[in-house]
Amino acid sequence: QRPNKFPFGPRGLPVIGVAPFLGKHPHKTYMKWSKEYGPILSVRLGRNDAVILNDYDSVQQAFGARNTVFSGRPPNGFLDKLFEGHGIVFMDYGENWKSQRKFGLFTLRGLGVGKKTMEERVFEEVAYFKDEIKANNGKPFDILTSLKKAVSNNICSVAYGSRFDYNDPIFNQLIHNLDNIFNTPEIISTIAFMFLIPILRHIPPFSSRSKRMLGIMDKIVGVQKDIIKDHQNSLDNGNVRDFIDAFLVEIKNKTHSSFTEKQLVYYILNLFVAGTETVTQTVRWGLLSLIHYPQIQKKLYEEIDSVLGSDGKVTMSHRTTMPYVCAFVEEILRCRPAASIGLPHMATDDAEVNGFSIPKGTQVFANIWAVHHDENIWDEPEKFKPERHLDEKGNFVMSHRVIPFSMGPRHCLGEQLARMEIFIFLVSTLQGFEILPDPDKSDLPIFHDSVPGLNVLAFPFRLVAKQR
Ligand code: HEM
Repeated sequence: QRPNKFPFGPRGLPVIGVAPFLGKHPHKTYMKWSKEYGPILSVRLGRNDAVILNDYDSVQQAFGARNTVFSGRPPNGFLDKLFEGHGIVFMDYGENWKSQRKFGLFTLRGLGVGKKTMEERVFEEVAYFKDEIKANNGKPFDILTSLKKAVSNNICSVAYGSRFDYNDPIFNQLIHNLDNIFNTPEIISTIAFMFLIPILRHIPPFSSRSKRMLGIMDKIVGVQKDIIKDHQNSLDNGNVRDFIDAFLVEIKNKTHSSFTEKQLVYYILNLFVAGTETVTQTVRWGLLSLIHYPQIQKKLYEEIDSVLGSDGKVTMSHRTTMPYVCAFVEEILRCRPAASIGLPHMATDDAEVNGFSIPKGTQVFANIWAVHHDENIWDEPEKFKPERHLDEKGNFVMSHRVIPFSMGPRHCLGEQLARMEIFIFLVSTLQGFEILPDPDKSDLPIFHDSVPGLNVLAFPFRLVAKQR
């Protein structure tokens, strides 16, 4: 039963709701519908109603600081099968989630995230990454795999206590499996639909793809289990080496019933997947933008060279002296937010947003894409313009309306790490290389469209990294 003041929106067809009308990019379709029905839009996803928040004010009201009524996660048959009801990302709001989240933040910080220790690790990883780039000798190549390995190693060093060699067979298997999900267009586009309408996983062609995905996930989970077993065999309570050790100590000390071995498996799986794909895709969009906008690349070099020279070591403190780089990063995050509609939230009680009633149990999404492309806020939102984040004196102005990590109690757990990685990776790479288009192609790679689905992924492309 919908209350009187329930938001308006299209209902679609019986059983499947609006599924056939979502198009290649559901976030763009929601944005289009919101112009007709209003920024707080309701749609029928399968047999359930969902509310989509399409402007900053409604997202801020619903998810903003201290408001926990929308911090739930809805039950989702597809995701429950994938993560067996464990991990932090899809855990419902409550005491278990609170203790897992607190542990996660505390442990990441203890392991150096947000501090110099982590900066050092990221910096070291970039050095390996740059060697990989150099090995292409200025020839056109696809940077995706090397970049993914490098980014992934940052989370590996925190979660597993060490980085992998780029030729390590286990590591290559992990990366290959991730690619089989995130870089296989037919899988990534069907995930979007199963994520929104879980019942579809029983219907062809979704059923076979869901099965394939579960098989890949099993392999990734198997690797996590092996790594955990090694840690159990060498655990020393007095010398916590990494995230896994810290978690094993919590299990041993029985601090909270939510600390179990199965929870550990899926927690580190969540960190590994969430921490690898999003940052990789963001940096990749950044490099792709440079191919399209050489004048932006030139400005970036000028600033980086004037602050660091050709071999100075970048740290996060350089952000204050590199306003143009900061504006560039902010514009990548605005223009190509890796998670276009974030993750599903759920009302844990009857609630209101801007006068609309949202009953307990309703799924609620923040359409981050729509917030970042709102014409009422952004001048020519489709255009890539780092300058929009600078004031008239050239100072960087961070906008609270750029929300790639979502907002409120459930916002991204890895935001600090992600920001550090993106900044250090881009600055260090540009210090060493000029990014150019593939000379064998007559057209530039696509920048103004993305692979169908909810993750904003660039289509495959090759680039030339010319040593500076
Ligand atoms: C550019 C990089 C990233 C982007 C754009 C991003 C974006 C997001 C978004 C939109 C959410 C959903 C928040 C919500 O439910 O409202 C999220 C959640 C999450 N992210 Fe990230 N993320 C990034 C990097 C990372 C990294 C590096 C990690 C790993 C340390 C990470 C771990 C997580 C976790 C564990 C959650 C679930 C939090 C919870 O449910 O309490 N993310 N992220």
